[in-house]
Amino acid sequence: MKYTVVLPAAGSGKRMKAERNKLLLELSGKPIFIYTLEVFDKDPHCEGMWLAVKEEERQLIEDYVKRFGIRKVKGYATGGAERQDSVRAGLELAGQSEIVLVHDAARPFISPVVISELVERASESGAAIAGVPVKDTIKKVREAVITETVDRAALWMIQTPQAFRYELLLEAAHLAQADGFLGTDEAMLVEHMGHPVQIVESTYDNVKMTTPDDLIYGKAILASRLQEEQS
Ligand SMILES: Nc1ccn([C@@H]2O[C@H](COP(=O)(O)OP(=O)(O)OP(=O)(O)O)[C@@H](O)[C@H]2O)c(=O)n1
Ligand SMILES: C[C@](O)(CO)[C@H](O)COP(=O)(O)O
Repeated sequence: MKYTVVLPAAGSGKRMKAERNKLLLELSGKPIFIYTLEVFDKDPHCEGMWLAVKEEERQLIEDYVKRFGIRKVKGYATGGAERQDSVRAGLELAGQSEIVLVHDAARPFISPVVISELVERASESGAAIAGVPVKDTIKKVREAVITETVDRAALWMIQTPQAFRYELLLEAAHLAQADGFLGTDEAMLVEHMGHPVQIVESTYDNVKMTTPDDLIYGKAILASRLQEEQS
């Protein structure tokens, strides 16, 4: 089934502590966000991508998109103060499609198999998001003292892509804006409407490039994938 993608790329990358937008940092000579766009650009089911970017970075990002031959970027929205604002701006620019995915431009290692499963599940249920089961023991802490060990059997680490029927997500985004409701992912906005959201098991290497150590992990993933391709 065909789908479109909105990619928030207008963050400040504070936790990366880099001199520039972390998405522009290079792994093996290619900016992080280009790896992300390439996955969707190669997918025949992807009908188009819309990026939410900082106005002052738009030309630079457009130049990279052209230089690396990305064909399916259809437009650029101006990002907002919060990730949620950037996603809403991208959604409104992208316009109607049956299924829309929201994917962090900072997650370059998304699997095409997971994308396909998300699109299928969202077309059936309206909402499906990527995640992986928690592997560590999770505890609640107050003032450096453990207050509770949480039963991890029901805990998942949530990622993107997050896939939705377009009208559902747009309605959720507008309701959240009207209610002053702030969510850290799109699923929270749909949950806020009381609509069920399904989980699709993703891969642990679908990591969000957030802190400097993630760059090290990212380089290791790239090296591993290159070795697989050559073997
Ligand atoms: N106002 C914002 C904040 C984030 N993002 C995007 O949302 C994705 C996930 O956000 P995150 O990893 O938190 O990026 P930053 O907000 O840039 O990181 P930090 O919190 O460390 O500043 C990134 O691709 C980022 O560019 C965005 O488009 N608009
Ligand atoms: C959407 C997300 O990637 C799901 O894990 C995450 O919530 C983004 O959080 P961030 O602080 O905006 O990176």
